[in-house]
Amino acid sequence: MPSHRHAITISVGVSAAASPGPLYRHASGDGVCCARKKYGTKRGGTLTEKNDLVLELVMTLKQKKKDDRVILDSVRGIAKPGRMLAVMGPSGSGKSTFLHSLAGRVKQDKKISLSGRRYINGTPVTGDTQIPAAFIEQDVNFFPHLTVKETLDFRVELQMASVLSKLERDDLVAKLMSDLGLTKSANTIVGNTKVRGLSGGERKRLSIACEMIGGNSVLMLDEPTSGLDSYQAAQVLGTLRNLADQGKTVIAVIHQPSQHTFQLFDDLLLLSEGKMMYYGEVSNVRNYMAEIGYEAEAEVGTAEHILNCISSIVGGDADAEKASVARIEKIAAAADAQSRELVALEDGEQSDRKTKRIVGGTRSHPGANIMRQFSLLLRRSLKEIFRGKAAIIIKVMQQVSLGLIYGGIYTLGLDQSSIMDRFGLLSLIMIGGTNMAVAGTIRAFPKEKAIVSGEMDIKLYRTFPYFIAKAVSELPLIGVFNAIFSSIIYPLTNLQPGRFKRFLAITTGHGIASEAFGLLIGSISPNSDVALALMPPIVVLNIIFDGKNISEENTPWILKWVNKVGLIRWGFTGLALNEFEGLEFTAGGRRGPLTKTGEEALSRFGLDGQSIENVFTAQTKIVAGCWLLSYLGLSLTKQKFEVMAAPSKREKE
Ligand SMILES: Nc1ncnc2c1ncn2[C@@H]1O[C@H](COP(=O)(O)OP(=O)(O)OP(=O)(O)O)[C@@H](O)[C@H]1O
Repeated sequence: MPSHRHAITISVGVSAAASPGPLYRHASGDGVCCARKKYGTKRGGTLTEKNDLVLELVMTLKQKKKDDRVILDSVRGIAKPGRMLAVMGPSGSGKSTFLHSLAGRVKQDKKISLSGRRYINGTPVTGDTQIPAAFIEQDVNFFPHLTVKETLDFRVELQMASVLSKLERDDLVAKLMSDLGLTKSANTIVGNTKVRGLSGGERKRLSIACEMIGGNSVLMLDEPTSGLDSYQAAQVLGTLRNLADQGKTVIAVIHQPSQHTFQLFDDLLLLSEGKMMYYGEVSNVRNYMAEIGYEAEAEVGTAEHILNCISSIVGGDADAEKASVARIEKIAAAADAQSRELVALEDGEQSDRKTKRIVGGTRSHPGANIMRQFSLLLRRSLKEIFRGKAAIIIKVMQQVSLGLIYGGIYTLGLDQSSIMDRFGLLSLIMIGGTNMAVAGTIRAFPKEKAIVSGEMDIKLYRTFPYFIAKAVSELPLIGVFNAIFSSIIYPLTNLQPGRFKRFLAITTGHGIASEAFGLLIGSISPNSDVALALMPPIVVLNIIFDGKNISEENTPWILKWVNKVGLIRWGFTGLALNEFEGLEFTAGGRRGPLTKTGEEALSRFGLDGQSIENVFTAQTKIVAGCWLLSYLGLSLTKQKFEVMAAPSKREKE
């Protein structure tokens, strides 16, 4: 595994309030910051100035029409190789924002402005550049039907194919599984809330393994123990401890750790209401708090005590609330004084360093070529689809029951009343097929989109091969489901003999077009709620313009285009042509003008000028249009991150 050791010195957050200066180093010039010298180092690697990663960050949330609200204010610290830094604080104190700002992963938002400085090994990291770190979000989703090994193989193939041989890649996967304690679960599927698979802790460890493939020496984790029981939390943190002992730099946002897990950390950055409350060694925080007047009772654990000290009391007793505000201010002032022991680098030295900018921690392009990306993505998608047995069984049952319902109700003869029945049945087949295909895709795709967006963010692959692989992988099951439905409904309803193959081709084309349509809605929608909300009006429009509910002449001009791209309309036209051409009707069954042939019936619905070829062409165009727009939708809705501006003069004062 390629590895570059990065010591990280973090000096985070300077608000509009006073700040000691842009960069910090160790007063004696020995590469060890004052805080660390004062509190000593027990574990892990050494910090040299060369290896410093210094971060200085100012994040201001600008709320329009309101005063600026400072989310992070004068927060600094140092993260070092071989050590684990805990970022702790009450809920809403800014822990997650801190970690995302540090990593360069604050989501773009017009209402906020982000400014500050980050340095890696003394070199400034600018703009929206992400620090070369493995970043593990709180909730990581995986393709649930892939095993641990398959998940890692997929990532390693994509990321390392150009730099490692097959043997080396296999070794890397084996090492990752061993380092993260996943070897025993290598062939277990990952699972999710619905599909039984890995435990929560194992899933967290898998997400760490995935992010470590590139050999990043820095790990940033947003609440790696959230949702885990104490045993699993201890296992995850134990794994991180091992990684730190191997020389990694670990920074983790952590909530109320037990005494045991708290002691696994070396350093601590405490935050409250966006302000720094303590930065230093975990082993000294208890004494430190006592020194500034907040001694813990013997029976109270350190983590519990410090969180009590820095939590404000809101509501209820006004005196208690006031006292808690004063207490937090006092602790913040002491932390500020403590951090001032860090000495600002000379201006000249800074400008020298600015000449070497870090241009990006993540690769600017994927490791595998586009064909390899496509074949890996296709294989993954097919595995995921065909292993989802429960979903397949449900869909087969849906097709069978729908076929039986139609077959049980319609028995088509050749009298006059059968003309309306035929049109009705064919229209219903199209409406039902559209609804099922679109709804199925809409429900499933946003979840997948969340996974692939993350993968595309780290440039694992490009949108184009993903998209083509996704679309192609859906085709076999569309064909199978449609064949099941068609072979039930066709004989049961007495549709015209000898036309089954074309019926199958038209309904399959319609199924593919409907899936493509669902994919489009899913791609442009931020989540499945929006996608599901968009579906009814769009499907209703399709039904209105299905070719028999409103005539072309009476269609409002603004909606004439819907008529041309109407999914249901083209499917219905195709089925009607296929069914009616060549039929001859008898006189009985209904009063009114006699319709003798299928061609006459088609003409009554304005379908006489159409051909099956037109239908296939229109379906192909709809599919191509939807795929293209979905591709654009996916490309354009990619997550963008806030650019970190340099602190303003006011902020630097
Ligand atoms: N982009 C943003 N827009 C508006 N408010 C924001 C934004 N980012 C962060 N905040 C606010 O900043 C504060 C800190 O949020 P953050 O999620 O960092 O806290 P936290 O300490 O991680 O909380 P928790 O432990 O509950 O997850 C919150 O009040 C949050 O609403």
